[in-house]
Amino acid sequence: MTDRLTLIRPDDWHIHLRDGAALQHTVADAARHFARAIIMPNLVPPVRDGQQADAYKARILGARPQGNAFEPLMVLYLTDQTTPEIIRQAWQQRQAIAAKLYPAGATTNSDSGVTALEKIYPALEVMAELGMPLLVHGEVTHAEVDIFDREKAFIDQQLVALTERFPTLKVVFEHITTADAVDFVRSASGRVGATITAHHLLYNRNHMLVGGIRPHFFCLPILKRQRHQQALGDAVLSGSNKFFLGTDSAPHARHAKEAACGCAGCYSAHAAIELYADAFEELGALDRLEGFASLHGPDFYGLPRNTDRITLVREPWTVPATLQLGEQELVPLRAGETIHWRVV
Ligand SMILES: NC(=O)N[C@@H](CC(=O)O)C(=O)O
Ligand SMILES: [Zn+2]
Ligand SMILES: [Zn+2]
Repeated sequence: MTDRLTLIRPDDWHIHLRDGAALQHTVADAARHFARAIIMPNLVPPVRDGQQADAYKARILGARPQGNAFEPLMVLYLTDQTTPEIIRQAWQQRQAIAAKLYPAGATTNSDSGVTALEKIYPALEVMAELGMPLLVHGEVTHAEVDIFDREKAFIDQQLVALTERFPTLKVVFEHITTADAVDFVRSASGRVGATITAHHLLYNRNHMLVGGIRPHFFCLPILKRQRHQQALGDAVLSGSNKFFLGTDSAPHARHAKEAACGCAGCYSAHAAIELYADAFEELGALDRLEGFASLHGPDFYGLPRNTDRITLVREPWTVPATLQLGEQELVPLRAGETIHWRVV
């Protein structure tokens, strides 16, 4: 049994840091072991252009612990009004390295999202030309589509056509949750990759719904049945470089989740790489962790791999029941329970 694991320092290719007082906590957690992170732009109002991305980046850097070299990688939020000029300028000024598609109404803070893909075709044209990746929250929003089927419906109704129409566009299918998404990514071109969260590897919908409803497991895309969880496990076990680490750590205050209408999002930044180590160990895939966490992401984005390393040891510890989120508190993933790995 391996008790010690050394990896090239990992990056998080999908995280929500929020803004304001929350940053002191979310940035410290993200910066603890990750060298870089893709910062999701779904603030209210969202990060829509290079200038707003710059300003947000400065606030994140202002919250970065002394002596830490964590690098936030900024992303534009696509709306029906995003012009090719906005894209080109943010890319050329190095204010953003990707742009995010939220179908309007699909998830937390997506009200300003895209109402029909055709509206952003001119922006996508330019992104394909520049080599700027499109990051996708891949769920349809039609009321008649069952919430458990929304990812598959997005593939069938939108993503297949999108990748055919823009064959040179780099696409990251974010936080995939189904066997259908794994199959799609596997059979797509090398320009299509996907992030997988720790919670979708560790849990399925039974964890959320059997024996009582557990709001801290509620996120979007929603946890699926075990068969799909296993397909995600198979994807990482395969070692394919199309799959890489994106926590989708998405903090919401405790009162906003433990409510009659609770928010979607799981907080995992307090122990992200440790949770992945637990997940990979359960899969018998610890030897695949470094590729997934530290190599495939930078390779996909065309960024240099990190050069320093982190070491994890098998040393069980208990996650606190609550953590601070600015002035509020949140309940992190695995609260009050054991994680088996620790970073030394
Ligand atoms: N994943 C979630 O359930 N929530 C995210 C939004 C997102 O990534 O879809 C959030 O911002 O809270
Ligand atoms: Zn999302
Ligand atoms: Zn997210």
